[in-house]
Amino acid sequence: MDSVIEDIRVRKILDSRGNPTVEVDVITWNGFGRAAAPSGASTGAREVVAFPEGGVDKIISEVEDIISSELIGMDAEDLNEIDLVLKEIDGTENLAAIGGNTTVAVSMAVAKAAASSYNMPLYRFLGGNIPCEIPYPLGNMINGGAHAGKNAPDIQEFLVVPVGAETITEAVFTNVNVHKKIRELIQAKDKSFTGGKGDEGGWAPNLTSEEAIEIQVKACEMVSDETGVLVKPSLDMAASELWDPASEEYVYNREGARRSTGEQVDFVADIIDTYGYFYVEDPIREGDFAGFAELTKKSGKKCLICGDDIFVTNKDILAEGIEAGAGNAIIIKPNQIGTLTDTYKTVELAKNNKYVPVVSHRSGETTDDTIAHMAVAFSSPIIKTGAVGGERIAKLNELVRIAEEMTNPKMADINKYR
Ligand SMILES: C=C(OP(=O)(O)O)C(=O)O
Ligand SMILES: [Mg+2]
Repeated sequence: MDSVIEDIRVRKILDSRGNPTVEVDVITWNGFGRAAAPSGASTGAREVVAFPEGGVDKIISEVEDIISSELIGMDAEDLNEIDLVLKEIDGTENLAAIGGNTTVAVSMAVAKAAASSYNMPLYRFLGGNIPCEIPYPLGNMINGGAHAGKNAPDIQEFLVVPVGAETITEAVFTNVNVHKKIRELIQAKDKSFTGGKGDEGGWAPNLTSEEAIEIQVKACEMVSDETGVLVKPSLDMAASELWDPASEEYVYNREGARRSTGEQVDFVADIIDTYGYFYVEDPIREGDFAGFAELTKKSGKKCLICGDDIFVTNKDILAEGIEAGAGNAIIIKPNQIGTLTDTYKTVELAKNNKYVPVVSHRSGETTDDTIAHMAVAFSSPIIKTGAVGGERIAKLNELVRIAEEMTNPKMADINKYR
């Protein structure tokens, strides 16, 4: 009774790139939930469709009525049932009619409304009383590729993980120390650097990828020495964006390099060995399970090899990857698959097969903090959600609050991955 849905509101709001997205309010007899959908710039080809052609404006006038007429009167606690109804309303395989961003915002708002109906935080409602582990923040330091301007590095994201941090507060402040140090190091190398940033709050410098790697690694070492908290470098190569299907090569325009798949595998394996990388995401293009598996065989014992565009949070595609031995970690982005319950199914499959689930933001975000709760509820040992910027700190600060609320919070056991 407490969680019966009484009303639903859908509105158009801004995301962090200034693009429109949807926000949904769900009102139950005794609760309220609000959630908004993010959006990607370097999207995987097999993600569900974010919005039908025409974008948010195409659906905004009708979708509230359509969804309300089906969901009002249902119990918000029945997350599975609600998500099935949302998929039925859409009626397509890839959520192309009302958009996966619409379904995911409703799905998350319903879960939040159900939690609120029973005066519970979302992470407890979804995860029960057992989860007490806080994920490590994988923070963006330097942005390139599709997330930054023309002269920025070809590699999309230079990230760090404060593996030695003992609390979430220590972890998030260690990441911003590295972020500040990197600015100093960029400025020392390029006097004309204006402090410009990319979509996820990392610096967007006029540097090649190799120069950015050197600065990133140096900053990790300096901050580790200064603070005593060990920080490890990581990357998201977003390799599908580098892949040229015509020549079948990875093209690094900024540095004028081209690499075959074999050369790309060796290049990445070498970076991992030389600099002790903790995590590398999408080192190989989507669709190439064999290339991904080759790198995993070479480097998977010393580094997390994580699939984003290749798996798109889809359990059937992840199952193909598991079969092929492609990767040992998976990015979890709820709007790639369109509902909370389908997101959970992918997390379960990953965990059952020893793939590390990494709950993640998108490059276009809002101040919605749902993924912070999901990461805790799903016992995801790592959360990828930037380091600075209002839409990024919304999640990080929520993790600080969640840890404060727990009687016995512990950081996730990340050392088993290094
Ligand atoms: C967060 C990412 O970018 P986007 O949201 O643009 O896919 C990513 O590639 O991991
Ligand atoms: Mg990625």
